[in-house]
Amino acid sequence: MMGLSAKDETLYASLTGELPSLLSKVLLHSSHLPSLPAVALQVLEVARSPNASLSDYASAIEHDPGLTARLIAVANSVHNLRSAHPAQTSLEATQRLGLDATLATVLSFTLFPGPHAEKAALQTWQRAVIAAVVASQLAHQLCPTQAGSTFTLALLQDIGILAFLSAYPDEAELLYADHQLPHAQLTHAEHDRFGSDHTHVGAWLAAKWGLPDNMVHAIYQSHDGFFTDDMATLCLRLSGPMADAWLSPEPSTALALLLKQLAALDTIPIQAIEALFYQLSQQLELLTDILELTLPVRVDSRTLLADAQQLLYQHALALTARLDSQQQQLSALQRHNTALEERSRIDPLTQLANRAWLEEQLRERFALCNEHGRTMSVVFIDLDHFKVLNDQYGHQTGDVILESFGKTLASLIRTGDLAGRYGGEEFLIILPDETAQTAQHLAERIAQRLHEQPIIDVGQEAIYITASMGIACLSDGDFRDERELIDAADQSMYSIKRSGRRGISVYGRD
Ligand SMILES: Nc1nc2c(ncn2[C@@H]2O[C@H](COP(=O)(O)OP(=O)(O)OP(=O)(O)O)[C@@H](O)[C@H]2O)c(=O)[nH]1
Repeated sequence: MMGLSAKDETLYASLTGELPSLLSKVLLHSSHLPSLPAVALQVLEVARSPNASLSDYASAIEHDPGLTARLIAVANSVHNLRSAHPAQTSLEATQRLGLDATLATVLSFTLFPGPHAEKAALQTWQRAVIAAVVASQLAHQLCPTQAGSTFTLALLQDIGILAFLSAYPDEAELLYADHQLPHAQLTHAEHDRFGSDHTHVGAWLAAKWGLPDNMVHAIYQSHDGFFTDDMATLCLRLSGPMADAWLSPEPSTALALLLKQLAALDTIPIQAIEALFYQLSQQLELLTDILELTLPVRVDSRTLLADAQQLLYQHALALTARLDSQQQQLSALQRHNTALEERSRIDPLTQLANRAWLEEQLRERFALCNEHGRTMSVVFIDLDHFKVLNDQYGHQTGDVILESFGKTLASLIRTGDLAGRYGGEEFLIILPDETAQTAQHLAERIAQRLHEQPIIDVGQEAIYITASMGIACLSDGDFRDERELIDAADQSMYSIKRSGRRGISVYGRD
């Protein structure tokens, strides 16, 4: 919402300035704009005087005998149910009602349409009356001293609709008669059609009449969200949606939705809502009687609240079930992801680490060693004469040999070491924190195993293989990156190849 006050302008002028120029022209030239009769203006004048007393109100009202009679009826019927002595004069009525409610009742009789008004105006008034009762009932529990003023404000919060109805009778009647449109969305539709909404126009109208600034502000902000610490403001902002729920074709569903929003806020105790609902229908019947309105739906408030709570409960159950199944789906997805991730690190033939994973691990390990002054060694293994094996026994048997060699390596390394297939018939083992000597011991164990045990049997024939192995230890050279360390091990391995294969060479030593 826009800010209301402008330093050098009156509130009315600044609100007029904020209206789109076409709309303000139409509003200002509308001859049917809701206006207040002399007696209501007089009452307003009294309300604005800082020293106004109840008897000032009473004497202003007494100028209109019809109004006086209705005010007394309201005071006796609505706000003093338990009183043994009914009000008989306008002073007694104003005493019973309080200043704000008196003002509201006067305004309601003078401002809002009678029973023969157009449909949209009647609906607006009906909603306003329900909202006013909701607001004051809630306020009685949450902020009792402001019950009267919230009643008044809730009653006036939609006066902007009356202004639109008078400025654009046909278009507005059509818009407001659209039952599909929830009240909360009216403001958007109004912006689309008229360039402003009924909270702004309502505040403007209230300022035009000369209502106190705080009331003008409250009308302007009456449709803002429920996030407020001020209880009176919350009562007002809640009153409209409560009235909508009450008037909705499916009141319990609408109320359940509202209760859910309130539960999330945690500012209004649910007991306050319960108490409100137990009194609401009784209060409403009396007030609608006085104001010659008919309640559109006869709602049993106890059943309504119970239904709404049941719906909420069912909703919570359904939500829990949905959450459970989502959790299950999430776990399955996580398992699937982990499997995929693992698969992306593993060489499918040998079940050892693949080249990408070897290189990533080596990079990380290299950085770690540099940072913390630690060491590591790598063993580069190239199987000898693999082409001959392929040629002799076939490519498939070559695969089985590679697979078997993978198992051999996996069985010989220790936890924390990482063995992988670097390419074709080349393998690499990373040995964190190990010296070249320890790496050499491992290479020797591999060579010994290959010497002692056939790598596979083809029929009756036991096939043995040999390997050329090169070792490089980080501490034995001035390696700038992990690539140089692998190259060093590779070079050592090649020195073995050149000298006839089957053997171990350590970088920097041999
Ligand atoms: N069966 C099989 N063979 C492979 C695979 N990857 C690479 N090879 C074969 O491994 C052989 C490697 O040949 P070379 O690089 O000449 O090496 P070599 O025959 O082992 O000879 P030296 O390394 O010099 O001892 C080639 O014939 C490749 O086709 C594989 O996944 N499966």
